[in-house]
Formats: sequence, structure tokens, C-alpha cells
Amino acid sequence: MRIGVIGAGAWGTALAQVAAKDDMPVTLWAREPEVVAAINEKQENTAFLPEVKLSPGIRATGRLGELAGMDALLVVVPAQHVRAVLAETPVGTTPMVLCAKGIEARTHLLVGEVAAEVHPHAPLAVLSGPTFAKEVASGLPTAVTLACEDAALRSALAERLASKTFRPYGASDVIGAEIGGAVKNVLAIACGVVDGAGLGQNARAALIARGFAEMTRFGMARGAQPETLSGLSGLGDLVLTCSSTQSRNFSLGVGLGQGRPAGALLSDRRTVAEGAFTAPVLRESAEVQGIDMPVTKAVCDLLEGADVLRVIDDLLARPLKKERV
Ligand SMILES: NC(=O)c1ccc[n+]([C@@H]2O[C@H](COP(=O)([O-])OP(=O)(O)OC[C@H]3O[C@@H](n4cnc5c(N)ncnc54)[C@H](O)[C@@H]3O)[C@@H](O)[C@H]2O)c1
Ligand SMILES: O=P(O)(O)OC[C@H](O)CO
Repeated sequence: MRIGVIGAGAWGTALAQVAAKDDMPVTLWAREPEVVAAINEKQENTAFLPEVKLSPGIRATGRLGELAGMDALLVVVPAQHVRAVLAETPVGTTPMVLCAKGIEARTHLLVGEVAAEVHPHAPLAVLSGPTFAKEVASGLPTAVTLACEDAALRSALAERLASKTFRPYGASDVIGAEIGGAVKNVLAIACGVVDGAGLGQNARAALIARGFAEMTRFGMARGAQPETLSGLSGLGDLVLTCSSTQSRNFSLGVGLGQGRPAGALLSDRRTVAEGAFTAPVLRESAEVQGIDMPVTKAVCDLLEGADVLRVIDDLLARPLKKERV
């Protein structure tokens, strides 16, 4: 199975490394000419995944046209750019594996729904889970959800990507796998705020549990299966991203919790913190459907410049309620 990877940020590069096991050939599209040059000349993505020696099987290109004729395409550009990049990519009926985590602004569509609009004849799968790119690219053990309605395609993709240290678990619930990855980024920002504001470990654990309830409410309303949400792509990734400054979303939250303005924190970075883009869309989407998402709303308030202590006070001052999803 010839694999093409669309997007050479940290995660696209790490997935190219996974697909290039045993030095199998992989074509990796990068937007930046300097990234193409660094990968082809130094076997390193110095901009987005420094200090990882890449497999000689990986060849970078700046031309999307070179992805024509692949057997599967991994789509790893940030969620807000998926539509534009896919519109320029020769896909046809080639299966696409969606690996970005987010919801498109304006349309409220998940990445898979965007991909289906742009290339309606391509079969779709979703790869998601607790996966810091650097650990994956360095060969540390990792497990992911690989969701696809077509069982034969799911097995073929899992076999192609699996290795001693990369273990895909199959699922058919594509929507559930996507929602877990998108929502956990927003909740990771909230957990970073708890850390940055010095609110303690009890508060962080409470936020993970109540955040998971929020993810479950939203996911069930969109047709996700509860077991997907409590699996690797939901709870698994939530726990990872809510616990480590390796997470860009968590780090953004730490800055917000320290009272630093969102604009400055976001303009300082070349890498993507998807939760900052997903949060307002998630809030809108939840409001339209009448789903209570107080943590998501609090993250939106902070991103819009609200005072951190006031936002925390407001969250804690809500009426007491039953513990349920
Ligand atoms: N980094 C991780 O550990 C990790 C793990 C799992 C999933 N993801 C997800 O993968 C997706 C990609 O994240 P990443 O970490 O690889 O990116 P990154 O933060 O390392 O790099 C930013 C990427 O955005 C691209 N970009 C910037 N502007 C663009 C534009 N206008 N059009 C197209 N592309 C543009 C850059 O070329 C670069 O590839 C995100 O949805 C992220 O949530 C990341
Ligand atoms: O660095 P983050 O917050 O984008 O998280 C990266 C991955 O999604 C972790 O699974």
C-alpha cells in the first residue's frame, strides 16, 4: 500500500515515519519549501519535529500533484486548512485517513465531513488517540483508534501502519473518534488554566472528569458511541493532553491561567493549538443543540479576554447539581 501524507507539521512527519517502517517509501507533502529541503537533504524536519532522524524512505515534496496514484492518503493539515488543501489534492477514490483534530469554523463540520464534501467518492477513516508526535516518531509505544466503517479497508490500513511500537485498535464509529480528538483539545486548554492559575491537582482531576461528561454529552448528541468516547481517541487522549506541558493546548491554557492575553500567546507560536479554534465553534454548536458545556464556554471567555479569576469564580458559583452525564 503506497502511502502519501498531506501536511508536514509535527504529526504529519511522525506519521510519515510510522508509515516508512522498514524504509518503505512514503511521499510527504509540506507547505514550506524549507521543510521540503530539510527533510530531503538532512532527513530531519527542523522546523516542526527537530532532533528526530527520519527514515530514508520518506521523500518530501511541495507539489500536491505528486500524491496522485497513492493507495491511501493521511490528511494531517490543521483542521481549518483541510478544505483548502484537499481542494488542490488529486484524491478521486483514494481512501483518506483523517488525522487532524478539530471542527471547521463557520460550517461546524468535523474534518471527515469536510473531506466528504470535497471528495465525495473517497472512502474515509479516522486515526486518533493519545499521540505526542515526538514520542511516536522516536519509536516509543503508542496505541490509537483507527475508525472506518469498511472493515476490509480498516484491517488493511491497520496492518500497513502497525509496528512493534504503534498499535492501532479498530473501530467503526468515525464520528465518535473525531469528536473525542476535537473536544479534548478545548478541555486541555482548561486544564492548563488550572495549572497556570495554581488551582491544584484536585481541581485538575475534577475538570478532567467533568470535561469528559461534557465530551460525552456533545458526542452522544452527534451520534457517537459511548465506548468510543471512553476509548483511546476520547478519554485516553483527554488524560494525556490534560496532564503535560508537551501539549500545545495545555501550554496555551497555562499562559491564560497566568493572566497572559490570548492574542499574544497565539501570535507567539508557529505550531497549532487546535483547541483555540475549536472552542468557539463547539460553544456555538452546543448552544444550537441545547447542550450544556460550561467548561467549553469558560475557555471561550478566556480566549476572548475575560479575567481568569472571574471565569473560575463563575464556574464554581453555578447551582449544585447531580453528578451525571
Ligand atoms: N503534534 C502532535 O503531537 C499531534 C498529534 C496528534 C494530532 N495532531 C493534530 O494534527 C494536526 C496537525 O498538527 P501538527 O502538530 O502536525 O502541526 P504543527 O503545529 O506541528 O505545524 C503547523 C502545521 O500547520 C501547517 N499550516 C500552517 N498554515 C497553513 C495553511 N494556511 N494551510 C495549510 N497548512 C498550514 C504548517 O505547514 C504545519 O504543517 C492538528 O489537527 C493536530 O491537532 C497533532
Ligand atoms: O499538543 P497538542 O495539545 O496539540 O496535543 C497533541 C496530540 O493531540 C496529543 O494526542
